[in-house]
Amino acid sequence: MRIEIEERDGIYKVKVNDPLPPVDFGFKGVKSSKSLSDFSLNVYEEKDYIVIEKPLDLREHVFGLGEKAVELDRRRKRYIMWNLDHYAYQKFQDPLYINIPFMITLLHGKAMGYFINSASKLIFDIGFEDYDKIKIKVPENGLEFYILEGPSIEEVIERYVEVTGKPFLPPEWAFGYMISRYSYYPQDKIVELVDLLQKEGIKVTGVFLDIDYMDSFKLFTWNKDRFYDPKKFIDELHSRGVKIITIVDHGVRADQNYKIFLSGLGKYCETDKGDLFVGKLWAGNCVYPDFFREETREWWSNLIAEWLSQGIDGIWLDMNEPTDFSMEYCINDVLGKLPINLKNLAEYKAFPDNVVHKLKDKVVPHSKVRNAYPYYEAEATFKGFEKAGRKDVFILSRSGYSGIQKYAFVWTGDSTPSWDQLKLQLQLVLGLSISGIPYVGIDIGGFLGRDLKEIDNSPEMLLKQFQISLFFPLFRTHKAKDGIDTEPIFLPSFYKEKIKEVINLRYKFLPYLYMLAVEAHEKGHPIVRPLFYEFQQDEDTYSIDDEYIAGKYLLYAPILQGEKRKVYLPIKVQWADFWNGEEVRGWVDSKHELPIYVRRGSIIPLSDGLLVYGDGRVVYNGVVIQSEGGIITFSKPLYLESLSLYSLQGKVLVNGKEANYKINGKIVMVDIRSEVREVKVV
Ligand SMILES: OC[C@H]1O[C@H](O[C@H]2[C@H](O)[C@@H](O)[C@@H](O[C@H]3[C@H](O)[C@@H](O)[C@@H](O)O[C@@H]3CO)O[C@@H]2CO)[C@H](O)[C@@H](O)[C@@H]1O
Repeated sequence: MRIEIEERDGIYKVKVNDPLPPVDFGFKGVKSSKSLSDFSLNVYEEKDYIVIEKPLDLREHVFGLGEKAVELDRRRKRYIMWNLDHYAYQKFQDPLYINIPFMITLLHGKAMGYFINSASKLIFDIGFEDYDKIKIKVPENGLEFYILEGPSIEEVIERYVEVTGKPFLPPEWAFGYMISRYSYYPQDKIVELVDLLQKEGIKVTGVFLDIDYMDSFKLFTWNKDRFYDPKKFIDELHSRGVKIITIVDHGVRADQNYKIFLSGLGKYCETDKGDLFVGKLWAGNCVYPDFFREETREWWSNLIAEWLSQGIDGIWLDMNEPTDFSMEYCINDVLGKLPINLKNLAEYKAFPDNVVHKLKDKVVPHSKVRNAYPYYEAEATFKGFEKAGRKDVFILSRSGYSGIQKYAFVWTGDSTPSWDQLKLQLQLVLGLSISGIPYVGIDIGGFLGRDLKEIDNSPEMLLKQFQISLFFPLFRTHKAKDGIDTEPIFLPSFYKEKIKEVINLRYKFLPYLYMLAVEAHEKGHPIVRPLFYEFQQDEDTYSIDDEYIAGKYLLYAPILQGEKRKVYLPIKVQWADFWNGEEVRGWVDSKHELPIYVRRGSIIPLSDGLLVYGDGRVVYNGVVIQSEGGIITFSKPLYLESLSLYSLQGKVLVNGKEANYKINGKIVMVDIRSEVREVKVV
């Protein structure tokens, strides 16, 4: 076995034998004098695997790996990295849609990262088979992996995105309240629905169109009965300030009369015999673009650009694990004749073993690169936006691989609205965030309709789902055909008002969320963070995964059941209750149904000025902050790390002296780190 190590700024790239990485991230370093033993790593070959082994200390914690339906601390389990369409997944089921081969270890407050650039069916065994070992089994002969120094979790993530790419910067509207359903139609009813919501004072920034907008599920077509005049429809929504996002799956209907199918011939996935692989998806017999090939991505990006040119604003990439229904259909044929009901056939929705791809002119089996399919699909889609001359890019992807953060938002797939899953949804979102994907969300409402017994489609459950999502980067309702309507106007007035309150609060914080998106884009930092991300010296935070911090400054502890809860506020810093300004820290009882706490030393941009408990007047740590005509005054000097202002232009003077600040869109970020008496914008 041959091992070479290159390094650059705390990043070590290890090459084992002759790897063909699924994605060439282009990282270059200089030859390193370090050896694997310097990192306590042992790499060896075992049957069909290369194994990376490292000791697991009793006090060591492990985070990351993407979408895993367990606690955030990944210890004592074994994980399979294999993107699957796991409809109606439950806690502990593995794998799900997004597997990210990047883990962060934390021992005695010091973090290290490991990124294995392999899109095959890896196994991460975290102290399960061997109590005191982490074993990563890679079913390949050659391998590229990275060791990422900390010592903070934040620095590990910064190094991870240094390798795999910084997140893109989405438009502001992507953080608003967006609505979706499988499926909204016809076009006039959608406009009517938006009007009903907006008449009630509920602002919607986007509408998603699910597969029924298409003609016989053929990509890039309209069903003319349902959308008799797409241009009129697009114009009507745009005139209401609402964007349109259409679903685009990867299955192209195999049909001699369908020009897009014909235009893609030679660019689709093939079998190892060189035949076109024809599978099954919504449109019946389908072929799938081989996104690993550059010419396929080029072709796809042109299709996307042309589709966008009608005025479409966003693309929703679904089924891109990639999923194919042919094996499931065969199995269902057999099982349908038996008196048993096997609910989960996720495994059989993958491509069959004989599918191959062309990667850098080499023919590679699907199984060796599967997980990177959504990455390349998203890359090509992103390029379509660029070709269409779009500055605002919005892509939502169900699946992903390392690097997906450069192109897309992701969400947690077909979830179940059940009491068990509320916490799970939080864990999934935080798990993805800490795996380098800042733009994450859930189907608010839970996707599933009425076909499972654990489902609770009550307004109370819907409200809880809205509440947990308050600061999630993606804030979108979505529902299966047979579920309740999730738009609050259809609820009893008590719930309608409660949900309106959450939506309005979301808009109030939107400038702050956008500021965090800028931070994500510039540095790779997650938007919503587990507590231990910010307080990694505080071991009490390691197992808390029902609270989160949005950015550095807002701690949120959604109430998952009932009306009250205990909240942990890391004791190293001072917190103020957002609702009453009361100073709190440590374990406290929640006092409001949306328990939000603000960290000392912060002022947060809100839609109506800066962080406000009242209008233009902030009471913070007993200091009254007034904001009027571009002058912010403090009744007593107050220590501030930074100050974020919204929609202001001009020079910023802090205590009379020009301050360091950055303007990004509407946000002015002022670096302060001192006691402040007055801030003036001149
Ligand atoms: O575009 C429509 C929705 O597509 C996604 O959800 C679908 C999921 O990906 C499929 O696997 C499928 O699930 C069926 C399952 O395979 C089968 O064994 C049986 O249990 O019936 C299931 C339901 O038909 O259907 C899902 C849609 O119902 C996507 O995740 C959704 O967001 C889209 O709305």
